[in-house]
Amino acid sequence: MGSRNDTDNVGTETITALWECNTLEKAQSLCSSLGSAAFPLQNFISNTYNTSTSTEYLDSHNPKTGKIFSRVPISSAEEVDRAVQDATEAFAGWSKTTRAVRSACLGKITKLIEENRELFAVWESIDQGKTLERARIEVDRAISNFSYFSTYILHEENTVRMIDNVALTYEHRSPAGVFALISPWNMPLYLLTWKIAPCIAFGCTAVAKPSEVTSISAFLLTEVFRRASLPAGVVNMVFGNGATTGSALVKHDKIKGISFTGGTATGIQIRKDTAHQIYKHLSLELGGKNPTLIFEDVDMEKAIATAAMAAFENQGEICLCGSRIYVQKSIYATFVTQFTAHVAEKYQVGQRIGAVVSLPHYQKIRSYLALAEDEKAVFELGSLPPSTPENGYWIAPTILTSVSPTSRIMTEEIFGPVVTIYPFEDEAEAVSLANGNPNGLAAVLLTKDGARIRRVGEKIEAGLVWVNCWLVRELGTGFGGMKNSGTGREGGAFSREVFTNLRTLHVPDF
Ligand SMILES: NC(=O)C1=CN([C@@H]2O[C@H](COP(=O)(O)OP(=O)(O)OC[C@H]3O[C@@H](n4cnc5c(N)ncnc54)[C@H](O)[C@@H]3O)[C@@H](O)[C@H]2O)C=CC1
Ligand SMILES: O=C(O)/C=C/C=C(\O)C(=O)O
Repeated sequence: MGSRNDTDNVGTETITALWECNTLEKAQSLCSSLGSAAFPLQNFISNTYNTSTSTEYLDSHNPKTGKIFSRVPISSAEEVDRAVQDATEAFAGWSKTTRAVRSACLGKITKLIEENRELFAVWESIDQGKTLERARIEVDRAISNFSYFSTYILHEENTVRMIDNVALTYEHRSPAGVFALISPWNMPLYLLTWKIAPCIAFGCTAVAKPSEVTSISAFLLTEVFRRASLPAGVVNMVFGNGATTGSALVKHDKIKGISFTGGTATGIQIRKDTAHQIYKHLSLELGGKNPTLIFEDVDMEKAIATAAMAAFENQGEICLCGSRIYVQKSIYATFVTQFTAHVAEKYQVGQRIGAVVSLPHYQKIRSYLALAEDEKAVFELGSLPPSTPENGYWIAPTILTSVSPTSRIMTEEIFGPVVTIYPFEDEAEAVSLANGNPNGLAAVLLTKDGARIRRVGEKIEAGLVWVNCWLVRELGTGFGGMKNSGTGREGGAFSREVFTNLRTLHVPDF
């Protein structure tokens, strides 16, 4: 097992090589020159690249070619412990810094990502499979995550009350401690920074673990922290899988809170693993199987564009995607025809549709499409992709009808470019279909009827309801799910709840 002195220059060399490629052409040419070699990543602990020499590595592939792209260390419990210890030491200082100091630090990080926007977008697109255009949108959101919290902390307010002119009560908040920040592979930089930014803004320190499937943008982010002179140990990045690295991290007794985004099964495991550690703050944002409800009064063209975007953006690999479309019977047939034509024209593979993230994920999506064939669903668009993909993990947008509402296709999260369309009679049936799923993350409601917006919108069991739009975000609003889609909310003051401890002081007259 490596010691604290086993730093080598592998991490620095990899960063330098990646950092020089800030255009798609340069990055692709670097990838081609690698042959069967791959970029080795290293943990970033106390601002130093450092991974034990005995560590095993995972191969991570470029989804658009299927070729090996990076080697991701599976950090052991000892490596995780080292990161947590350093984050704990750093917490002593960072938690006492002023808001102005933390705000300035986040400001520097914002600026550095802004200056390297294309670099991040290019590598995110290569690592995750998403289109470059989509990657740029997500880098912009990473920038907003830091800029939003850099100013939020300067303006936050605490409640002060006077009781009968004799006692003053006031809220006093302190940073909660070292956090485990665990993110998934679908929007790697966007979701990891959605956790790191509030964590350090509110005075906590972090041990972050990106998905082992998409670790590159997290690795590049470490260079931003170094260049921004973020004090050592404030953000530590450990790489690895869930079973070894993630599990050791969430169970560590010095971890005071966990912000996790990922699959529901993993969320359940994390709750079990930490059930005895009552002190841990838990924020879990889990899976969705989100409904899009389309009423007969809609402007058809706009409704089609919104429903298509909600279904197929980022290849359907967003937990907020509307993968169950329900359409009022009177317009059902017209909708199916026009929606299919729209998607066929606007969501072409290799243009607006990228590759899905990995071979196992390709096989997962394919298994649902095989089930659709077995169950005699109608493929309005798309077909069963080959069992062994040859040049990358490409799946065309697929629109299914004649699927039973109880089929696994309509009840389980597929997380790919697959959508079902199903008719409903009236509002009551629409609400019942929408709510007939154990998840409750998001929903889209498409109607021009103002009264219906409230009548239906307020009955939908979802943490986020988008009316005549999708994925419109304001970072101060509560973000998270109901039912099996998670625990807690993040965003603005909700993130403050996650990352701080609250004590209420009662001070009588004296
Ligand atoms: N935001 C969302 O709602 C997401 C949902 N998913 C869903 O989950 C399915 C499985 O995808 P996965 O990549 O396997 O997601 P996952 O939930 O296994 O991975 C998410 C993160 O959790 C980590 N992790 C896994 N097991 C852990 C454990 N026991 N303790 C701590 N950390 C752990 C992973 O290394 C990764 O960083 C997908 O097919 C999709 O349906 C996947 C990604 C995001
Ligand atoms: O915060 C957002 O705007 C989007 C979040 C998306 C996810 O959490 C996800 O797809 O996993």
